[in-house]
Amino acid sequence: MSVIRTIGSKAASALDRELMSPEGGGFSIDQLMELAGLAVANAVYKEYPPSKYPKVLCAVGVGNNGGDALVCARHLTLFGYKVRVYYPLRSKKPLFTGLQTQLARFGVPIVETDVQKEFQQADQIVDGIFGFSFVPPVREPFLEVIGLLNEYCKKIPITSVDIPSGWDVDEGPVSSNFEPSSLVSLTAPKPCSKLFKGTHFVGGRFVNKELADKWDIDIPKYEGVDQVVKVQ
Ligand SMILES: NC(=O)C1=CN([C@@H]2O[C@H](COP(=O)(O)OP(=O)(O)OC[C@H]3O[C@@H](n4cnc5c(N)ncnc54)[C@H](OP(=O)(O)O)[C@@H]3O)[C@@H](O)[C@H]2O)[C@H](O)CC1
Ligand SMILES: [K+]
Repeated sequence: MSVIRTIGSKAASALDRELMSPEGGGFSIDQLMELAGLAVANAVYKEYPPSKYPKVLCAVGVGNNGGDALVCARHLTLFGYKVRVYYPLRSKKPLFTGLQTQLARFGVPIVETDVQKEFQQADQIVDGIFGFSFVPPVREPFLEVIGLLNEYCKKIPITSVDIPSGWDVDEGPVSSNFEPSSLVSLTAPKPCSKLFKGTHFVGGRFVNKELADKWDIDIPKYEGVDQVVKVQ
């Protein structure tokens, strides 16, 4: 178990809002998402390099956790992976349509169907289905992909963005047997990560010491240009 402090689901979204307020962190959501997605791509490259696991499926949900995975998909493509995106419920918000256009320009296929076939063909998966706003139980159209994550975590590496999808943010895997091989907690680990046994990274270099002290979280020791720190 990692020794780094955790932040609960309500506090995590309040901190997120503070990071984006003009008198708080001063960031825009686009910036935070770009850094978050880059951090996840960094972790994937460190753990599951393209020489060994070239074909990546990014599973993308409807919220910002999915947005992080869309950004990650673009960076992984630039890092030399062959990336495909499963995105069953596409957001029409400009931030998200922009991310989809960027992927199209880099030749990354985005599909909405045949998720079973997509899983079969992948060497590894990035799980960006649900983040810290997930409230159980899982609803359509995500039941199939959550079932597949559950099945494939025993077969191939899966890196979860912020939260293993389907886990209760504070309680953990209450109604799920999904155990990804890697987790990239953004800003700070959420309480469910205490029950996570795999490789644990923290990423998202957006908090200064003042904010970290205010929210009772740790800033891990990032090395040089690294976007993630392995804490377990
Ligand atoms: N500072 C940071 O750490 C940053 C984190 N980022 C990422 O943002 C997510 C949180 O994003 P948010 O949009 O708040 O929420 P989610 O991505 O978790 O998903 C919300 C959508 O999921 C739907 N939902 C919720 N529960 C269910 C369910 N049981 N079944 C189906 N669908 C569900 C929900 O739908 P509603 O109808 O309930 O509204 C939402 O549509 C965080 O985890 C990080 O990954 C930022 O990108 C950057 C800063
Ligand atoms: K996730």
